[in-house]
Amino acid sequence: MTQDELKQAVARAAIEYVVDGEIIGVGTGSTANFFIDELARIKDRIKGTVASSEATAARLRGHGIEVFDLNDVPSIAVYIDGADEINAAGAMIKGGGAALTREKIVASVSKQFVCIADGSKLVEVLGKFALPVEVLPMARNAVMRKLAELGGQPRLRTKPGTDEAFITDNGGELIDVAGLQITDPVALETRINQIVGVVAVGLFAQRGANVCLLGTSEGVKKLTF
Ligand SMILES: O=C(CO)[C@H](O)[C@H](O)COP(=O)(O)O
Repeated sequence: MTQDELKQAVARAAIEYVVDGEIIGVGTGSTANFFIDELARIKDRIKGTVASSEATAARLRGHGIEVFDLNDVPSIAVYIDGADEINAAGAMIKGGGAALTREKIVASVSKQFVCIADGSKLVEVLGKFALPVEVLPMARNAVMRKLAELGGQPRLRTKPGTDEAFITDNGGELIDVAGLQITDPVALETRINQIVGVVAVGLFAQRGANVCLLGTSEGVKKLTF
């Protein structure tokens, strides 16, 4: 099976976690896009969605699925999203698709987090995938110096093919930190959150996944945490 077929399989399997009559939080990225396409088939069963990025909101609306502003929503039954890496405890690195801050906010108000990922995302130790950190632009270099002190190699994310900083949906910039061996994800998340100028770090450990649907050549495996 191709990686896309594995992503499609977990997206389909995630429909089981959609709660009828409720608002569903929807992630960002290629796996989340497959999920949105599956959700479109059963859109009449849900009240609506909250999106974790402008791209996700546009895809949901394109399917005729209602997208609510999070400020108008008291709670979210389930949040369904992909990951760049996930470990055996349900801690994740996210933000390869640049949406980590809104993803973290939507996940934080959701009762359940269902991670959907192809099997290559399951790792023993997080950190091979460079850890994304969203920063306020004026704090970029100050935050990069602090991140270097943690032992990683921080690098500003740029718009493809240019030297210009990539700008997120929130007007922030992204620093990708390579070379980290994240043996204590909760401690590192706490430490990076304390750096002034950081908007959010793409470590989802304090609020990790409750369930991971992992696409493998033997079928969809379910991990619960
Ligand atoms: O965190 C994310 C976006 O900010 C994505 O969930 C992550 O990058 C995985 O993406 P994909 O499903 O395309 O592999």
